[in-house]
Amino acid sequence: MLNEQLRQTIEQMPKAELHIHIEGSLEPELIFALAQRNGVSLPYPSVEALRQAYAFSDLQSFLDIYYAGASVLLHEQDFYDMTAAYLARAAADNVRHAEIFFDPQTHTVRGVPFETVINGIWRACQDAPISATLIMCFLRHLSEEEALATLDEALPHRDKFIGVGLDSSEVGHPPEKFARVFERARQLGLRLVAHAGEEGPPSYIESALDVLNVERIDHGVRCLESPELVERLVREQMALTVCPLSNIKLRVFDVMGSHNLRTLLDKGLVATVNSDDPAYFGGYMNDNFIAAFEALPLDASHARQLARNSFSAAFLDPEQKRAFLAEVDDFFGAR
Ligand SMILES: Nc1ncnc2[nH]cnc12
Ligand SMILES: [Zn+2]
Repeated sequence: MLNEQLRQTIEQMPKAELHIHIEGSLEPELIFALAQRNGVSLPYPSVEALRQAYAFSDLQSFLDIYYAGASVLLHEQDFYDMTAAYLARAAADNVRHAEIFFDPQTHTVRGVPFETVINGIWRACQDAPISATLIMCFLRHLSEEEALATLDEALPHRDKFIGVGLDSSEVGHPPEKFARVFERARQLGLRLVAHAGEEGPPSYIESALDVLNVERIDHGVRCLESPELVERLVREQMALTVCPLSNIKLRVFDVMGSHNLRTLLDKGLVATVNSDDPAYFGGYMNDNFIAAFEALPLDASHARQLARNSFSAAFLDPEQKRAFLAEVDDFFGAR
């Protein structure tokens, strides 16, 4: 069990969340409320029955249910309400800054206009109690042409998002498939990230770096299978946005006790802790920290490192970054 002092430290320390899919924050209660508000029928009789379906065997089994859950989102206010709920929950966990993924293609393929999606999410970020920015993800099971068309559609809203990412089914959809769209995004001055090494091999992490020129790796936990890659990630201080509860729920690791978070830190990798899809995986930021710290040999020095890493790896301007890092150091210095 986690001692009370360490639990409080984790809960109260300032932190940034860098890997959260906003559609993955949609709680079953809100799915049902939105279904009712929008006259959408769901294939589950109750909130409890839906929650019971959250037993996943791998990434794809999760994605099937995650895309089904998102089908209740139709109007700008729905996207606003979902995002506002996440931001309030994150603030309660002392998240000071969040870089939020959204998946426009999940909605545009259903006929929801791009602007409905981004305006709702963005407006909630403007009204948020914390700092929040947006990263638009391309669905890697769709084609690069569709990703390019999505980037074109996003251009009138260029001021509302800071970067692009790559998510959905990893294996069989390597980073190379999206070389042109990431090059285009880079030329537009967007920040670049991609999911790699969650279920896919270390070579996907290498091509995310070499072909897509990403600045952070989402997940990346399979990097330990390649000592050369680890050496490179350490040398380049390339951040990994690790999601402990997600990795257990999607069976990347059998149990939290065998998660490699401590090893990543010991090797000098810039690991961070994040929630990924908190409504589906059993917890928000502090739940992720607590689950990892309960199961692994991690102490207050690791908590401090993880809090610092979260701000070091954030896409903040240097002044904001310095201020957040000073806040972390003050918090730990006073303890
Ligand atoms: N963990 C994850 N991996 C890939 N795509 C996702 N979309 C939402 N969560 C995801
Ligand atoms: Zn993710």
